[in-house]
Amino acid sequence: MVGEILELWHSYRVYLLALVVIIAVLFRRTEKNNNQTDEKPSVPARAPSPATREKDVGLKPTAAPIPVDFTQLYSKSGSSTSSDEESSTKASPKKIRRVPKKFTGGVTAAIASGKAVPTALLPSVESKIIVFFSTLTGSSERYAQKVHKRICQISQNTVNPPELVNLDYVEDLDPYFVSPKEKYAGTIYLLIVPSYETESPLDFFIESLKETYGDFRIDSRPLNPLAGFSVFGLGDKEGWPEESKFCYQARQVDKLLGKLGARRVFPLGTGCIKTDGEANLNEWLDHLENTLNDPSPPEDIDIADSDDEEETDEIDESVVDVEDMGKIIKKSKEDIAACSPEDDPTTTTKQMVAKDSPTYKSLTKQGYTVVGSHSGVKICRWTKSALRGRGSCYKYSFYGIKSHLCMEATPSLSCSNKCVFCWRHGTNPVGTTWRWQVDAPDVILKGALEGHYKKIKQLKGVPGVVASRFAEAFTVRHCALSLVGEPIFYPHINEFVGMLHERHISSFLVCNAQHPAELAALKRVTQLYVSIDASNKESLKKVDRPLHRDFWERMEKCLDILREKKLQRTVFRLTLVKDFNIDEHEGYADLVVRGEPCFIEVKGVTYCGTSKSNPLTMQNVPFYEEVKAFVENLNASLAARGLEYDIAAEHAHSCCILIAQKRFKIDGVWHTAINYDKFFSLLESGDETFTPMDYIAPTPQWAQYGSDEGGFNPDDTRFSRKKPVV
Ligand SMILES: Cc1cc2nc3c(=O)[nH]c(=O)nc-3n(C[C@H](O)[C@H](O)[C@H](O)COP(=O)(O)O)c2cc1C
Ligand code: SF4
Repeated sequence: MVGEILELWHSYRVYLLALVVIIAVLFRRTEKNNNQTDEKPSVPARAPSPATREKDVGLKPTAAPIPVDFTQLYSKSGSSTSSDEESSTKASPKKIRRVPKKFTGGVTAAIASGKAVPTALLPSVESKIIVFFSTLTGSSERYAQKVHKRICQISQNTVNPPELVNLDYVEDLDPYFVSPKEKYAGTIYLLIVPSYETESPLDFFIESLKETYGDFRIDSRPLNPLAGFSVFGLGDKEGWPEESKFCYQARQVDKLLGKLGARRVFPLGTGCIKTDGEANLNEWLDHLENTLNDPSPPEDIDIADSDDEEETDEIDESVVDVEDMGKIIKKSKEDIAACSPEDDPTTTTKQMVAKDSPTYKSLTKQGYTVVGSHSGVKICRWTKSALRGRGSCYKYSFYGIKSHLCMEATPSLSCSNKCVFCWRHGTNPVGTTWRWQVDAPDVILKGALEGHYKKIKQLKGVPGVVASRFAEAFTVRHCALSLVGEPIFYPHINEFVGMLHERHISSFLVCNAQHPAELAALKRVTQLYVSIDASNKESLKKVDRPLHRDFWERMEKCLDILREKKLQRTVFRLTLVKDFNIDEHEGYADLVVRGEPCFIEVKGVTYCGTSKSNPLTMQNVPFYEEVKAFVENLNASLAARGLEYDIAAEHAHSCCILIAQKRFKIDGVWHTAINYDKFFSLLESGDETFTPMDYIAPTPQWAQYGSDEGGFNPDDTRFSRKKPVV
């Protein structure tokens, strides 16, 4: 019996054991399924643990962050569908992060896997190719031409042949480097760039790339739609032998393009202009050609972990908690700054125009005296003319400024525009913020006066110079802060103007309506100008080629600020350019409503040569009759808006006409001129409430609009370059 029971127990034990095993297996399966269902929408297969994430982006653990949908605020990268978006919003919040990766091979993992990059984006001889270059002294341009020629030979894209583009003259970098998706998806960018330890046009390009990388309104990988890029740097190994200095800017460009999501078609090439430049370029081109001929991903890709945050991985999601946003922005700024130490040996701030820079040479060749590292002074042609008794400029006719007592200067040779009519011919530094060393205002004033007087001295031998005027010219009475560049860009402009006034030198300051904060902070000047080069957004972009993305809003703000500056003598300066802005009298009248300037100076553009940066020709220069027609139309448009303005004075000789508020016409006589002694005595009285009406003087009869003299002082002798026809 016992034996039977034991036998039964043994067989049941087997069944029981089998049952337990089956239950255990089923239970584990159910549990696994449950886990997968919970986590699938929010945790990608390769997502790191929360701790790793926090370490990666430098975040501290946060308690149950609140999901915030930024999809309405920031453009999304990638191609997630709306259902993806919905599920990610509902699921646990995800963080935007940049994951460190280092690519030492020729192509990225994305291309290698063949998954992330659509075939259309694979770089090949069929891709559209753009060869960009930047140059100061021309060698990078020569190299770029060579690259372009070779690319033209190998390109099989007959619809879009390879292009050669000078980065320094690109009016708007955004379509190429912020939103290439629109026009340049599938394009390969090849960049040939020099390196300068001093300021060069490339600095602005690099600043723009950094700005894009740090701008959280812009997709974190805006260059992803490109087929790829490659950079070749030119430098000088003899002059800059240290590894950190040789071709350092090419390295910066290479790295920034990678950070912005562009894929490297071929690694960075470098060459020394004095030794191996040509050979290295040829070798780089050979390899590049091979790569383009064989767009299939190579086998031996070496992707190493590193702290080089060059690429982001696929985790680039739209939901991030607000608290982390600030940290992420801070991190991004650190990333940008991190571009410097190893890549930028110029740890000290650069000079805007260093003495040994090609820009300095170019400016001095054009007749500028560069003062300190960012200011300039130049004798204007009217100063020479007045010294010879041949007439002063329109400022004498309108405001009583004697040209031989006037110094034209600027404390900032840099500007935030690239106007089509600019005299600087693209040689000057540009920028949206001040990023250079700053010279003291007293040093600038002393240097400017010295430079001015030195040039005056050189005129003593010029035939016809009037002795009395020559002697007077050594006491400057007026300073036109309008030479080139943007004077209010200089951080100590108020102190500088104060120093002019201490010496009883009047200040006429012209700004380009792009720096509202600086304009608001500007203290009293004798006459404050705002250049309004067009009356609507599209036209302003065409004429001024502004660097600020919000250039129009900036201009509008400046007009509002000007309207509030009731104690200042304010002027709109309009430069008329045929085929650009000469038909815009209605639009300009609207801007006058907004800015309420005391005066409107209208001037035909001065032709200063056609060049790569200045596309204007003589055809764009209006005749005096055309300027008159514009002014009369504008005057009628102002009257139609109920504004109290009228045409006051003219200087036909320089194609310039003045419209003034009617309050400056007292007892039938225009009072557009300035009583300078009165201005200084009011300034020194400490009365801060005096108005433009308190220092006016009558406009001479010969300067009034419609006078026989057309604004030319009858005491001077009219001189024409044209020889009389015999
Ligand atoms: C003022 C000055 C500064 C320079 N700084 C550097 C430098 O920091 N690193 C470098 O590799 N080459 C430097 N160079 C060499 C230039 O990069 C080289 O001459 C290049 O070919 C110039 O190109 P570009 O003619 O297209 O302007 C400098 C040259 C000059 C005149
Ligand atoms: S605002 Fe003046 S200095 Fe600046 S680009 Fe225009 S014309 Fe030249």
